[in-house]
Amino acid sequence: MWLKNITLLNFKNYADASISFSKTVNAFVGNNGAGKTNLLDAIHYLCLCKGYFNPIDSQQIKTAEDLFLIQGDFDRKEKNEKITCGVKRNQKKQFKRNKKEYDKLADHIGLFPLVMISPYDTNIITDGSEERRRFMDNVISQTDTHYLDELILYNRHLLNRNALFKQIAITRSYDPTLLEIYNEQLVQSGMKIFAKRKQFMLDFIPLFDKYYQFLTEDNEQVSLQYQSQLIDTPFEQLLAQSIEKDKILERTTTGIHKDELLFTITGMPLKKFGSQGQQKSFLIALKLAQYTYLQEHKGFKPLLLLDDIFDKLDDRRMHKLMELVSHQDFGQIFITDTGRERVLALFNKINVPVTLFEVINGSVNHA
Ligand SMILES: Nc1ncnc2c1ncn2[C@@H]1O[C@H](COP(=O)(O)OP(=O)(O)OP(=O)(O)O)[C@@H](O)[C@H]1O
Repeated sequence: MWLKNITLLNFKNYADASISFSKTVNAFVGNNGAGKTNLLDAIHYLCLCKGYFNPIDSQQIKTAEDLFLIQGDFDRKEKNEKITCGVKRNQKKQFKRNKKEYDKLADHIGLFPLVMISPYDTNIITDGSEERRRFMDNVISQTDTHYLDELILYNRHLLNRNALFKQIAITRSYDPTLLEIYNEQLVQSGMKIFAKRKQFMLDFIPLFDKYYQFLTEDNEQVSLQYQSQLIDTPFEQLLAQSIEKDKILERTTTGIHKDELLFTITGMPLKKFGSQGQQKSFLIALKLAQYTYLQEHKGFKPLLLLDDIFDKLDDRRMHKLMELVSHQDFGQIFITDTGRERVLALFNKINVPVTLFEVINGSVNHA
């Protein structure tokens, strides 16, 4: 799959822009704040119905304007697909595929798979477990249309069960049948999510290992591990065991909402013991594994967006990465960088043609 062109109207710092892309490597170069990342974000929006960096739609509209429009033509399985997205302040966003509006946005997710690698991804390592679950959930949702629905259902059951514990704290009594129903609902959907996450991690971890070893030439021992309370104990049993604790804390303290991805380097937590470059390499390996996982499940190549990728990677890793994504199984690529000469020199060295776009204060020129 590849994106042939994009048109923006009042999107972030772009008043009006139309760009035609190359099927292989596209690089946006320009000064800080020029609007390079905004272009990647517009592509992300078209593919996944939201910005990568900021979930609030109205903040993507150009200051002092009332609406933004993004339109793009994709080549997907050798068919042209026109995707249009419009957001007006205080109104529901509109998303159309070949002029037909979607009934629900979730139907669009996964049709145009995409992987973004950005400096902001460090929160996957540094923030709480929620970020790591979000990463895992995002990948699975792009390949499994029922997964997102199941997650929504689980969270609804969790809210109900938590509300019951808050009620118990006030009234000091409860209806055991109601708790039994809530437990059953939670177990049913929790087990489905657990099975999908477990299978996903089985497929995903070898891909991750392969990319990390490639990038670092086997020099560093890292590991990625899926942790869930459900691995050792059936969910019903966990709920029964934690009932007194749940009553005291007035919420459900066990379940798949406590799942974690454990990142280590030479047996120690990556967050505390990994250098910035090692953390970045870890994140890149995670994202490249995501790319391959999506490709294997979709049967075609996702888009790969690399935002400010060269920062913090040493020359050797940078060359290895660019050689990998340009020569092997990766399709259309979008890169941002402040250094025009650096991009040209790098791709020249690995003998890969690159289509360069110069970005200056919200306007783009084919360089
Ligand atoms: N809703 C908006 N309306 C107008 N301008 C916006 C809006 N949102 C962001 N911007 C502007 O977009 C610019 C940032 O663009 P972007 O993040 O794409 O820069 P960049 O070229 O990637 O820079 P860097 O090299 O620093 O990463 C800022 O000047 C910011 O003020």
